[in-house]
Amino acid sequence: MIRFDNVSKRYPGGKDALHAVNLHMPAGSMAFLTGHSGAGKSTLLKLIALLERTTRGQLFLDGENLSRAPKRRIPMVRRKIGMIFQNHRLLFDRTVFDNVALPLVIAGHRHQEIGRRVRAALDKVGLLGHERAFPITLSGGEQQRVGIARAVVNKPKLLLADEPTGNLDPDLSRDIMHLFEQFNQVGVTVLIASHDLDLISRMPYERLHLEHGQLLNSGEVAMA
Ligand SMILES: Nc1ncnc2c1ncn2[C@@H]1O[C@H](COP(=O)(O)OP(=O)(O)OP(=O)(O)O)[C@@H](O)[C@H]1O
Repeated sequence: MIRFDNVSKRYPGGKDALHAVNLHMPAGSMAFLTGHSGAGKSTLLKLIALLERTTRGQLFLDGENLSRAPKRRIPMVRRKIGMIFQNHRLLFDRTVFDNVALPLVIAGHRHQEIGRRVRAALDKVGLLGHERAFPITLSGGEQQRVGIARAVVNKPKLLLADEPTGNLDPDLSRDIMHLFEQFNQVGVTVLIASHDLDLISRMPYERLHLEHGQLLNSGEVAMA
């Protein structure tokens, strides 16, 4: 699903944020991405989502060479990916329904289809019945679940999460990780950047560890 061949990323005026990274995640696998602040975790996820472009090396998603992908391919590539952020980036002046529906509206789905898919996504994250609520009225854990529902509403093959439990207490963090496991169990490939070593160490998934832009282990992820 994801392959990095000697990928480096240098931001303008900086040093390499990622240096010669080799990585392979087969379809349906799940892994954690760890490393100190500034190690390059977010950069690695952004390269996959084409939010940033590689400087050197080749990056493949689902067999497609993203390093060569023209700009017009970006929307199609992003449709394969659900992204989840620490601060969930919800629109606070829109209802839960509208937040989750956004990727479907952008993709031009029909009204009825949107309603059906939004309710299915909210059901998966345990928030059915909250469609009309505004995010501000929800707890931090519930807001993160809305972010996850929005990420999965398009049925992506790949979920990328950047510190998804950063603001949550241990119980809620465990629940969120369990949700990711459930998506993985139905075939979605999942890559989660996280600082929460305590939680990660209790889960049976491989850890890809970055230090100063370099991957310290082999980068070959096996199926759990
Ligand atoms: N847009 C940018 N322009 C210039 N430098 C950047 C940019 N984004 C990140 N960097 C630099 O690239 C390096 C890697 O940053 P990145 O955000 O990927 O690390 P991280 O491991 O996700 O850190 P954190 O855990 O703090 O989020 C850092 O040195 C950072 O300062």
